[in-house]
Amino acid sequence: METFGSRLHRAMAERGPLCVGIDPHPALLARWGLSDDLEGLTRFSQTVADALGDRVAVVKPQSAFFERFGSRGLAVLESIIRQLRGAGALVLLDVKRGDIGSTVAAYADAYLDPSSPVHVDAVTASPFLGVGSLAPMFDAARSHGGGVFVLALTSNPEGASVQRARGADGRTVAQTVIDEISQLNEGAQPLGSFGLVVGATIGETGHDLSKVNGPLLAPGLGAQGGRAADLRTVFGDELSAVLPSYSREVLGAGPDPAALRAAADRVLADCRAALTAAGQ
Ligand SMILES: O=c1ccn([C@@H]2O[C@H](COP(=O)(O)O)[C@@H](O)[C@H]2O)c(=O)[nH]1
Repeated sequence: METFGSRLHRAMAERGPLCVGIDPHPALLARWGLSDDLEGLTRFSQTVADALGDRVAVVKPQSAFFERFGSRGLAVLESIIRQLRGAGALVLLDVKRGDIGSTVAAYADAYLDPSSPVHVDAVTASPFLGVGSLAPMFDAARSHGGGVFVLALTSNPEGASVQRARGADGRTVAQTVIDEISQLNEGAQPLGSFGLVVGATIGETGHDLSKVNGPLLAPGLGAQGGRAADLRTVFGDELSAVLPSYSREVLGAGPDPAALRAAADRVLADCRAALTAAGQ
């Protein structure tokens, strides 16, 4: 079975290094002339999936905006996931799950087992209970060709006080996460299936990302103030597996599908220029 890392590597080569989020904020629904209800959620998500599912490498639905509408919102999410995967996009569900291992096993069943209605290509996970507690997700990802992106250095300003705290061995919490994920990816070709989330807003990381050998998801671009050019500052020489991620910056161009596509093309060109200018 082809690994997630391999599938992602190919998708980024064929479609370009870009992830677009589906974040149906109430303010965006209003801006699109849609109601803040199930119908608005459905039309918004379908419009984005129709416009971008066949051209963007990775689409990242933000689960929270679907969960707002309860079980009917989750049904919309399931249908959008099917549509996006059918159009050839890899679906990264942003759910940031984490718990004790026995519960993480249930999350792994939910998101990474192909028999689940909410099965996706990859999920985001929180390491706050220890990277080791996520082992059932890593095992499921290996068994089913899925991926897991673990939070390391997040794009929000509040993250630093926890992520940059130092443990007894002098390493920061984030570096410990980075090192443990790097071990999981050791020897993987062409790219490991275990990724890290490193915000595009954080400036020089001061962390060693050189051994990760897995994808580096970079949210925080656009609406949170990060610019494509910042990717070079944040990631230094480790640009080859950076996956820039935009939500509101692209979504704000809708609801016209052509305008959504143009916005995605524009940010992809900006990111390519930033990544290429550094010799990639
Ligand atoms: O460090 C992180 C981790 C995840 N996110 C998520 O990405 C999008 C960002 O949306 P924008 O509209 O592009 O700001 C959103 O779903 C966040 O929950 C993040 O921003 N930072």
